[in-house]
Amino acid sequence: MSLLEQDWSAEKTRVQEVTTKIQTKINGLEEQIGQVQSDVVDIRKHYWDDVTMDMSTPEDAAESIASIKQQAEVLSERERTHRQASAALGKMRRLVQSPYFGRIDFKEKDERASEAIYLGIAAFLDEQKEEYLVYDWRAPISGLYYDFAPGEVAFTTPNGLVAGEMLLKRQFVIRDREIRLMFDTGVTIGDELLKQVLSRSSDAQMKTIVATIQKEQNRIIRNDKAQMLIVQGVAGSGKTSAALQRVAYLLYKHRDQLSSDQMVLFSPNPLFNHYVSTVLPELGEENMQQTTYQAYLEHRLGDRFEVEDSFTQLEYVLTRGLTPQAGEGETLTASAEAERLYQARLSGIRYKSSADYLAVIQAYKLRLERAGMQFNPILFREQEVVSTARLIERFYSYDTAIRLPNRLELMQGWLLEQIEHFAERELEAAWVEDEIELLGSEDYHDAFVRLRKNERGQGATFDDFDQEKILLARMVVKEQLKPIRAAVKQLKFVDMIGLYAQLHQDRKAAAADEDWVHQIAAKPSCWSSICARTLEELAQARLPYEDATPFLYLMEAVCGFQTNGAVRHVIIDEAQDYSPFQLAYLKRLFPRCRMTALGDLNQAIYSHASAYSEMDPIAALYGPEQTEVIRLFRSYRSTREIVEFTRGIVPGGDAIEPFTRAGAKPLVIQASDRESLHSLLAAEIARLLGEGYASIAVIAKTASESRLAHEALEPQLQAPLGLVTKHSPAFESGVLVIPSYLAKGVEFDAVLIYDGSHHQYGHENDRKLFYTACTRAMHELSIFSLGEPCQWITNQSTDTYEFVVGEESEMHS
Ligand SMILES: Nc1ncnc2c1ncn2[C@@H]1O[C@H](COP(=O)(O)OP(=O)(O)OP(=O)(O)O)[C@@H](O)[C@H]1O
Repeated sequence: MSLLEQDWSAEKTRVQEVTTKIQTKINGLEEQIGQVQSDVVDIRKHYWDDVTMDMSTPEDAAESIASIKQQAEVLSERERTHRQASAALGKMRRLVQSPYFGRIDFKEKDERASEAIYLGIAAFLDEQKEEYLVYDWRAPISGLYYDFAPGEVAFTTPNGLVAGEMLLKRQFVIRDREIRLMFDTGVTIGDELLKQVLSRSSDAQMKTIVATIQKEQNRIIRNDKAQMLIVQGVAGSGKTSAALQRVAYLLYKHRDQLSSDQMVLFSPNPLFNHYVSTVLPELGEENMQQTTYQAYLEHRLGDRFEVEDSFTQLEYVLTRGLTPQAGEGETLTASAEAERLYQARLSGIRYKSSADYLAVIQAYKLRLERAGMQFNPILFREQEVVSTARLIERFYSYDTAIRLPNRLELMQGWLLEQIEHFAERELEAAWVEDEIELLGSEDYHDAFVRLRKNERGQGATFDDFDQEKILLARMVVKEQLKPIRAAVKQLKFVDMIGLYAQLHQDRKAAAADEDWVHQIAAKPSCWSSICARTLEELAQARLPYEDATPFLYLMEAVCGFQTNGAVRHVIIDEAQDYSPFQLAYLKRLFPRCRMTALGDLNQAIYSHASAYSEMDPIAALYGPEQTEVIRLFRSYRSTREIVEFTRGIVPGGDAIEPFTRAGAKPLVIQASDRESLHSLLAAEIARLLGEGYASIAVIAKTASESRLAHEALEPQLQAPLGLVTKHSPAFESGVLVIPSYLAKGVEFDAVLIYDGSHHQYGHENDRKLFYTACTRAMHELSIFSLGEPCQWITNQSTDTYEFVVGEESEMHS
């Protein structure tokens, strides 16, 4: 037998041995769980049988309580055992099919023998021999597998550095308890295996990458030092994947102090939340909390406003506010005016997301400490309980050194007193008598009982007619004033909308104030248009997306910052889409957390300032001492041909390295009219389905273009055609139409760009959106163009794509 054959045979035998032992463990756990389950049922059923209840003397009562407590403890111990055994069983069931994916032979310095370390998604201990048959991929020693080639190596344990030599590094693909592939590898984790993994069809849900984590990704996963870890990685470089394995790693490493509900992932949209939701459970961990920034805004502001979402804003920007081109029935002046308003909104979006605007709000807050607060009067039945003027007077009567939120707290106490006085005055009011008469007999009886209880010991009797009337009046008034008291407790007397509006109103008044003048300097030239629009929206109880974070920040600066100290780790995916303002807000919201921000400036699709811009405001958030930046240049998602094409779309794209997986060059297909565009698309979809691709996406620029594409294509296809909107809860496999901005972060086997023409993507602003859309393709990319293709295609070397004029292609098909 050759060495290779010997190795194969030894490894095959080992897999059989290990899986048999795992199976034995599974059987044992199943038995244990069955037993515990019946114990639990039994204890619940006979809970009271074993408890002796005797309350006759204090001693007996104490004994009875102790006996109940003891029963409860037995029950909770059994339930805990059940939970633990079930979790272990889940892990073993996953492990038994594919117990490990890697092996390293490590000889510690000064030791004579080497040890074979097998790595899997969970550890498996041979309890009899006290030997690990499988190590968890997150164990300290497992780091060697990802970081080193055979040779001199070292790894860190809680007890210090362990040095030695790696004699072998081997990879396996084991499915259904059988070795399907096995090979020894060098520096990187076998390109061959990675090629295989990446050649697979995409899925509606993301997969774990533990078997093929690359060295640079491992730096992200195991980074435990930085308060702020910034990952700047090109499209498809594994940012999201690395972040999810990082969560699993941190949960493992800090399992005594950290739980999954102390980690939060901010996703670009709810669809993405669903897309990544299976990775951690696949690794045997519970999912962390997942949310979107929009959901948070809704949660905080949804009761005051209709808060515009980022996609509606983006749709406005991309469709130029649905402004019709100047044409029949429309004068040029009207069109110019529409364009002016559009440009004004764009500059408002940019300005309101900038650090300059954050500074304006901070200065505004300082100014409010001295003047300018706005209050809602406290009203009851159209009477003023406390007028705005009194509120203002009271607020500014406090020492100016007292912070705004503290002054409001003092105001709260004072207002509750004022409401008490008011209540006393109202006891005799006519409406109170009317209300008393309206009380039903049940209310009356309830009142009687409550009053008896409340007034007990105070000498009052309900028989006394006057007393009775006063007591009932007091009860009625108290009940009616409840909502007002609640509103005071929630600081609703602060006129937040008025305060935010004022920021857009009193430019002159503000200019008289010196701190302010300094800040106003940065305001855009069309500020008055921006103000007019903002005021109009506020008057309709609508909050544009660009105003949502500033509004929230102002609200908190005035009323007190809400913080969440329980969250220890925040992961922000697609961080380039956050403005510096939003990130500053998140930092404040989670004061005790470490942050991992993952982004790619080339995919910054919003018009607002990006936290990943040149000046890297994100790096300034925690300061250089606490910040670490890791850059990823290798793109794993797409074939080499697709990456060679897509990297030409963005400036500096040369730095993007394709992974060596071959495929067809992207196709650029030009159509002369919409009808032929649709039949060309339908033919291409049919071809791709014929190739056996499971997920095919027609990516349109906007939601309105998606609807148009869906309507036109659906009747022409044999297969069902899905339409993804911002309300879709999840991705389905198959063929679908999706707006570019909702395709962020996800991938498809084949991507068809609905219309990559100059008309659609010709602006510099469209470049990143176009890049983002094209980089969603794993295996095939076809760009259709109604008329002349955009310059992001034509500026490139013609070697990078195949150009076909539509009619020709139709002939071929
Ligand atoms: N080490 C790896 N092993 C196997 N697959 C990998 C690895 N790294 C990345 N991939 C695959 O590459 C694809 C892209 O990964 P991912 O979505 O994490 O990248 P990203 O940087 O977040 O992309 P984008 O910014 O374009 O959304 C996924 O299919 C992922 O499974």
